[in-house]
Amino acid sequence: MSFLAIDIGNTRLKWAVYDDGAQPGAQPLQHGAVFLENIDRLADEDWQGLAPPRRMLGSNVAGDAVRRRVEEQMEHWDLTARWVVPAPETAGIRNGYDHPTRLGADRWVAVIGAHAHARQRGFDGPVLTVMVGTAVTVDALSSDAQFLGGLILPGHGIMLRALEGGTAGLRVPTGEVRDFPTNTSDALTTGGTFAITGAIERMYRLLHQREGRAPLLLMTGGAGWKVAPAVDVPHELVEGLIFDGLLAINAAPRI
Ligand SMILES: Nc1ncnc2c1ncn2[C@@H]1O[C@H](COP(=O)(O)OP(=O)(O)O)[C@@H](O)[C@H]1O
Ligand SMILES: CC(C)(COP(=O)(O)O)[C@@H](O)C(=O)NCCC(=O)O
Ligand SMILES: [K+]
Repeated sequence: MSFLAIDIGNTRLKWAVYDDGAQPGAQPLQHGAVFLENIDRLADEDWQGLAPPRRMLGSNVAGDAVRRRVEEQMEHWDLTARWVVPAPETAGIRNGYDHPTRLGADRWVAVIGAHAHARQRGFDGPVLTVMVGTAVTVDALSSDAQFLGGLILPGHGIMLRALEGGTAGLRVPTGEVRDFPTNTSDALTTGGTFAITGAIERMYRLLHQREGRAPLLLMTGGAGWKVAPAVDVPHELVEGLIFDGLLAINAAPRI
């Protein structure tokens, strides 16, 4: 008996299978990732031979058409598709968004996963959740489990494509992160990285000031490992924060 967790972002679908009843932080039995252009082959490829999961829960920010295509891939299992819709309160966390349902499901789930991590290690202060995927999000949770709000900014790829498309002289190879870049490649790479890390550090400072306590900063997402080394405040890279949030919601009394 197993639980299938699915995280559909704007670039890739990530999936993981757990033992029924697994808690946040558990190791998946199996996991994988596919680019969205390949999701119609999940049943025939990645999920071929997978023991039929008993339950599933997903987060999707790629739209209804993508969700339906993924549901088609699960049709051969006797499974009710369940997708997270951000609510005013989930798993003991209150959602401070003006319109709670308009918050990205991935952001809500990641904040819930980050809260579970904090509690598991006995930390009861504020938590800053950073996801570096197609876009970058930086989301603040207060010490008393209120989601205060957060930022959305372009990911590195989108920033570079915008600059390439809007200028004549910025089509250059990827560079390095440098303190004082002296060529176009390094200037672009450092600019993108500092835009992201600068936003993270500013939110960290704001949350610290508001709560009077240093936040726990957890980073996740496909490109988190690229950005983390340049972040100047204490932080941790947690690979499956969304999966941990899905496990927490699945284990909570009701969604
Ligand atoms: N091995 C990799 N495969 C795919 N994307 C990667 C990889 N390593 C880093 N990335 C970066 O991570 C981003 C995708 O991360 P992901 O968390 O899957 O995004 P999303 O949740 O928005 O689909 C891409 O924009 C890419 O720049
Ligand atoms: C901000 C996002 C595009 C991030 O998507 P991702 O980078 O994970 O593909 C997604 O969370 C989203 O569509 N959010 C809805 C708008 C909001 O959160 O306010
Ligand atoms: K994501």
